[in-house]
Order: sequence, then C-alpha cells, then structure tokens
Amino acid sequence: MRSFIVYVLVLSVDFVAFCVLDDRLSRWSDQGNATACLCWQWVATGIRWVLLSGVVYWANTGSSVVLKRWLTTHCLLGSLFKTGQFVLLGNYPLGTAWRWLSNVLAAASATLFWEFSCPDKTDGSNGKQKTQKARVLFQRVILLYRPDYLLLMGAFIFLTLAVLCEMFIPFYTGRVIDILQSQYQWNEFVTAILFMGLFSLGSSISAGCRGGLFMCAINSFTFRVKIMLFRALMNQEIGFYETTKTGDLTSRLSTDTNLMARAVALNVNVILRRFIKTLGMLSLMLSLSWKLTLLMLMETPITGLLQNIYNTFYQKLSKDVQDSIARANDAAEEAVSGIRTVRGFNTERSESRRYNDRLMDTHNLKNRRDTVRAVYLLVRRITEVGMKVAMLLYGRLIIQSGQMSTGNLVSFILYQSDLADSIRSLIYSFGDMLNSVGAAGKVFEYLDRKPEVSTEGNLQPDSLEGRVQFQNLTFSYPTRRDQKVLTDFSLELKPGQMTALVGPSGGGKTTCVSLLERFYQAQEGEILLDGQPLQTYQHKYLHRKVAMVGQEPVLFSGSVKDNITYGLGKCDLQRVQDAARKANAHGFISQLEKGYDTDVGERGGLLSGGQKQRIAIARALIREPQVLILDEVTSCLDTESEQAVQQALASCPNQTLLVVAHRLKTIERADQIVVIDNGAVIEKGTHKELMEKQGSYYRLKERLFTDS
Ligand SMILES: Nc1ncnc2c1ncn2[C@@H]1O[C@H](COP(=O)(O)OP(=O)(O)OP(=O)(O)O)[C@@H](O)[C@H]1O
Repeated sequence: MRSFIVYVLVLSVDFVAFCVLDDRLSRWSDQGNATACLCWQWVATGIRWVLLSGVVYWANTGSSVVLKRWLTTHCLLGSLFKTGQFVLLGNYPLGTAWRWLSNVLAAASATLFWEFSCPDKTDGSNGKQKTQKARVLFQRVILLYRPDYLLLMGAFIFLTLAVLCEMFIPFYTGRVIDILQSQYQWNEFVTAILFMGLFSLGSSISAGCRGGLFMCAINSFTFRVKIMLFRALMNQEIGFYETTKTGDLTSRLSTDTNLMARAVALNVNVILRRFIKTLGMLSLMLSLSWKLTLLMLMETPITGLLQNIYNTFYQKLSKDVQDSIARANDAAEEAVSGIRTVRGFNTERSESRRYNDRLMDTHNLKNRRDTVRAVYLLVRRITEVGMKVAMLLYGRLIIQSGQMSTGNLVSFILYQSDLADSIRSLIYSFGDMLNSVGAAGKVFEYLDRKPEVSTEGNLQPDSLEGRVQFQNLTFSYPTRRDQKVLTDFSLELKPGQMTALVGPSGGGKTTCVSLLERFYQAQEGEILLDGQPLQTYQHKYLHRKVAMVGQEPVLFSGSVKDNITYGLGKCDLQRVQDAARKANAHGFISQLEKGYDTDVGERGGLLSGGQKQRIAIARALIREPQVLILDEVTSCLDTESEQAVQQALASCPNQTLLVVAHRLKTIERADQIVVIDNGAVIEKGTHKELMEKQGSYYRLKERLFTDS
C-alpha cells in the first residue's frame, strides 16, 4: 500500500513538473528553435530527475531498486527519444499529454526490459555468485580444451575470414543494383559481380573449414571428458550409486558432456561470428546511412526483451522435457531389465501404462514448449514486419531527399535482416552458453567429487596373515542415515579358521561383509587387517587379498576365461583351469561349445544360476586370497557342487574364511559360529557349544535349518 502511494505521489509530482517544464518547451518549439528545444529537454530531464529522486528519498521507501531504475529511465528516455526524433525528423509531431504518456509507457517497458535482461546483481549475493560460478566453470571448460587449442585457433581464423567475406556480399548486391540503374560500363558491372562471387566463395570455403575444425575439437573434447568422468564415477563409493539415480549418471555421461563441449566451441563460435559480423555490418550500415541505422537500432531493446523472456520460458520447459524423457527412459529400462519379474507377475499392462503415462507427460511438456516457441515466433515476425515498414517509409523519405541511392537502401535492408538475426542469435547463444555451462557444472561436480570411502591407502606388505578384527563398529547406510544397522559391533576372524555368520534375515550379516570389502565406511569404529586399519591398504592389493563371492554373482559379457581372470590382466590357462577345478566348474566349462572361450552373454545370461555361482567362486579363488568371503554362495549350488567347493576351501589351511550361510552342513564345520541379530553379536561359539547352550542358535537351527 505504502509503495502504491509513493508511486502515485511520484507520478503526480512528475505530471505537474512535466506540464510546467513542457510549457517552456512549447514556447521554444513555437519559435521553431529545435536546438534550444533539445537543450531545454535535457535540462528539464535533470530537474525532473532531481525532483522525483527527492520525493522517493523523502518518502523513505528504502532501497527499492526497481523504483530508482524506473525513475532514471522515465526521466532519461523522453530526452533520448526526442534526441532521436530530432536527429531523424527534426520536429515534434505529438501533443503534451501524448508525449508524457509515451514517456511513461516507454519508461515502463524499458524498466521491464532492464529487469528481465539484467537481473540485479547487487540486490543479493545470489545473482553475483551465480555469474561468478558461471565464469569459473567457463574458464575450467576452456582449460579442459587445452589439447585442442590448435584446432580451435584454426577454426577462429576461418571464422573471421568467413564473416568478413559474408559481410561484403550485400554491399556488392546493392552496388550491382546501382550500376544496373545507371548508364553502366560493362567492366564495372563485371568487376562488381566478380567481387560478389569471390566473397561468396571465400565465405563458403571458410565456413566449411571452420565447421569441420570446430566439430573435430568438440568430438575430441567430448571423448576426453567422457573418459575422465567415467573414471571418476568408477572411483565413487557404493553409497554414491545408491543415492544417485542411474538415469542421472547416464545423462551426465551422454547429454551433459556434449552440452559442455558445445558451451565453448559452438556457442563461442556463434557468439564471436555474430559479434564480428554485427560490428562489421554496423559500420557498413553507418557508412550507408547513419540515420537509418539509428532507426533500426531502436528495434534492439524490443528484440532483446522478447528473446530474453522467451529464453527464460523455453529453457525451463526444455529442462522439464529432458527430465521427463529421463523418467520415461527409467521406466522402460526398469521394465526391460526386469522382464522376467514383469512376466512372472503378469504386469505387462501396468508397466506399459506406466511408460505410457510418463511419455504422455513428455508429450504435454513438448506441446507447451512448442506453443511458447510458436507465440514467440509470431510476435517476433510482427516486430520485424513493423520495423521493415518503418524503415521503408523512412528510406523513401531519405531517397526522395537525395541522401541515399536505391541500391544503398537494398544493401541496407539486406544488412538489417542479417543484423537482426545476429543480435537475436547473440542473445540466444549467450543464454544457451550459460545453460551449457550449467551442464558443465554438473559434470565438474562428479569430476571433483572425492569418494567418501577413500581408495588412497598404500600399504602392501609382502606377507599377510589374514587376521580380521571388527572393532566397535557403528554403521548406517547412506540412504537411511537415521537407521543404525550395526551398533558397537565387534568380532575377530582368525587366520586359518572358518567363521560362519548366521542370524535372522535383516540382522546385518551382509552389511559386515560389505564393510570388510570396503563398500562403505563405518561411522564409528574400524576394521583391522593384521592390526592395520583397512583403509591404509592399497586398493588393488586389498581386493586381491580379500576376495568375495556375493549372493547374486554378477558376470560380465565376454568369455568364461575373461570372467574368471576379471581384473587380473593376462593369466595362463592352467591357472584358470586350476581355479575352475577348485570351484567345481571345470567339468561344465569343458562341456561348453568353446570351453573357456564360450561367451557367457550379457550379465552371464546364457548360464544357469549355479554355473554363474561356480564361475564367481573360481574368480575369487584364482586370486589366492588370504581372506575369502562367501555370502550365501551355497544357496545356488547343488549338494554335490557344494561338497566339492567345501573340499577345495579346506585345501587352503591358512586362509581366513568368512561364510554367511543358511545351510546347516556349511555352518556345522565352522570353527566359529556367530549369531547376529539387530546389528549386534548375540552368541558365539562352535556348533557343539552353541547347541549345548540351547540359546539363540539352537532356536534358529530349529526354525531356519530344518530343511537341512
Ligand atoms: N543398501 C542398503 N541401503 C539401506 N539399507 C540397507 C541396505 N542393505 C541392507 N539394508 C538394511 O540393513 C539391514 C541389514 O541388512 P543385511 O543385508 O545386512 O541383512 P542380512 O542379515 O544379510 O539379511 P539376509 O540374511 O536376508 O541377507 C536391513 O534392515 C536392510 O533393510
């Protein structure tokens, strides 16, 4: 309400001041002294500005930036407008009230333009920080381009050449028209045509070279960044993958790296090209007619405002479309990768519906985005036509007064449409560049991310006993920080001994294994291997010495041999076969069509669950680990295979063996059975001891192992 009163007060004071000052202005005008009129106009502007600022200061409206800007624009614009009018026409065709109203409207649109195009950077630190961040990101992208500087430099040279050549084509078109209109000399005409042809050819060749070099630079940049990003992602801890959506990661790798490459090469290409062209064309246009140029430049703020409003809406909607496409892709990927479950539960229709709904979202968003674009194009065309009409009318005037030839007007109009395109494209590319730099920000976020579970240890002792101590571990998963899975958990695994973890489902057995594999970092306590904290060991060394076979063994596409030697590089076949024999896998592998060279299919899809499990065991055994972890491995194995595997494991007397098992046979022969429930050890001992005790293990045995 207070602001409203202030605005009304300011407008009233302004109206009175305007009337009084305008009276004086009219008198100068009546005397026909245009120069004195213009000078008085500027003096009046100063007086009004001081007066209105005084009112705002007196009303103590705080630091209303919009009001101050409006005031300045409101006072200044009239004078600027009239100066332009004076320069172009030299008279004042409007009455006092109309002039005041046109002043108000012009100032309001200028303020709006100001607000949209240059959001306040001093108002809050946010805008400033954003710009600064964009600048830093941009610099980083440029630095990443370092290996391609030569290509970029070549591209920029061709860019400049292409633009220079392009600029002279309309000029010579106008000349040819002028020559044709006069009693021309044949050689004059041929020379003009020849120049036009030469400049066209030069522009095409240079543009081609420029495009090629830029594309080369972009491709090589994208290739490098993708590799860097993938490497950085591979180093992240498991928790990172649990908290980040797969769709996000793939879109960083595919879309954002491309956008980032475009940020510099394509946008800078466009911006520079357009900038050089704009400057060149402006100087050529000024030389043709500075009055027409001035008139034409009046379109720029309107074009800028339109483009800026459009960019804001369009970019937001484009982002929404991207997100919705990612959601639709997620739904499709989930259904395809879980097709067996989908079929098993007869959910084909509901999965199709889910995908359909998400696609529908994308479709609606795309429609909205395209409508915004259509409206923008319509308004833009109307503005363009309006400006063209104004220019032709004014052009007629100056041709009639002999200040310009027809050919020059044709050249000018050709330049004008090009210039309008250049300015629009400059504004768009600038917005797009900021957008692309935003994508770069997301890529850098992952590139800079330090994994929470460090892999930077460097301890690699020659011999390892394999004594593992879990010391007072407290742990909760990154996705559920408030739910403690292990509380003050302590346990020792002795070398040469087999420890079996048992307990009700969800008790925390697999969590212990995951911590020993360093998939996660406990919040409190630590795990020692031979008395040294696990994180001090070198990453590669640790995973050679501590090997695990998980609940659901994952194989990668490739041969059986590739999968067994996974991560070891070259290994001779004998070693591979020995490991396969220990895992009771050699028999079935030998019967496969190509033996160890047989392809296992994507994720090992061409093998049975038990076969995959045995290959996974062979993959762990070939490393001859000092600590071997088997997490419910035997669940997929038949009794015969299980016995064979047990025997093989018994043949490594010094190995520390940690087994999570549900089969009594596996557990019975363990040196130590540990019952885990609710993230804590509730009972410990040999099978015999625990049975005699008739505690948790005894009850668990009754409940869980009766099938054995
Ligand atoms: N990645 C995860 N993120 C969040 N919570 C998890 C995760 N994995 C397991 N949990 C939770 O941690 C608890 C312990 O799970 P854990 O897998 O260690 O149990 P378990 O004893 O191995 O069970 P099971 O015998 O069924 O395999 C459970 O409550 C489970 O829901």
